[in-house]
Amino acid sequence: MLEVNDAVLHYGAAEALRGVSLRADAGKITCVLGRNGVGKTSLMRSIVGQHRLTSGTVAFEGKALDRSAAYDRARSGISFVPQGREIFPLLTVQENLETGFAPLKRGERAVPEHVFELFPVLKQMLARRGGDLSGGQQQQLAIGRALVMRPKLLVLDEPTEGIQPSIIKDIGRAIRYLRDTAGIAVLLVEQYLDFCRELADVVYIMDRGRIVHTGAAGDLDTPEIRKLLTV
Ligand SMILES: Nc1ncnc2c1ncn2[C@@H]1O[C@H](COP(=O)(O)OP(=O)(O)OP(=O)(O)O)[C@@H](O)[C@H]1O
Repeated sequence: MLEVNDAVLHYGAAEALRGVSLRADAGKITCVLGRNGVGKTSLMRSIVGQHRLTSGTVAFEGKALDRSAAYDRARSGISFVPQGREIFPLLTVQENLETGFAPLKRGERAVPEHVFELFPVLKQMLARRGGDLSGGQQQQLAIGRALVMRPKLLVLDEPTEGIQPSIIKDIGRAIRYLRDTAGIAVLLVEQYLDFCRELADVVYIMDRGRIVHTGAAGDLDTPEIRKLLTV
């Protein structure tokens, strides 16, 4: 479904991605792990169209995306839940969800019922301002908003960061549901190894702008891998 091939990205003279290749398939959870600053966010932002690669390709459902803007990528079915959530603090929960309507045709502009089934708290808080929600509730709102776009590929950048354990469980359950019932391709960036191990079908580990390990989630418990993930 998503194929990244030999992606190189520069910020001025600094090379953030040094030839990264990965794929994410429908009905699978693909996890990218790595320490701070190894290039995970740069990779995700390149996939969703917020950064332009220096070289290399991103293809989605067999079509090259390299020339398409973030808006067009959203229309083709790629939704992004950014690190730090980026919800609108002064808009209500309902209005935040409706910002997800932008890439949809008029007839499709409704919040899918599974958003409220996965995150019932959003239904209870529809009239509250986004900024009044707890961090965990804001994360659920950010995922809900991404689902409003009816994605085929959902890209999540560190959804567990700063979130309490009970909400991490709800988010994990939601991600599994999206894989198993909705058949979505989920691409997940994490630093939290256990969350990734419980969920992922395929794991990539990054270090200094490169993929240094690819494998199944069950293979992560080796000293070499622990070393790659500890500061
Ligand atoms: N806009 C930018 N301009 C210049 N350098 C940047 C920019 N964004 C990131 N970098 C640098 O690129 C490298 C990769 O950063 P990136 O945010 O992709 O890593 P990360 O693995 O997602 O880290 P984190 O877990 O902290 O988000 C880092 O050295 C970072 O300082």
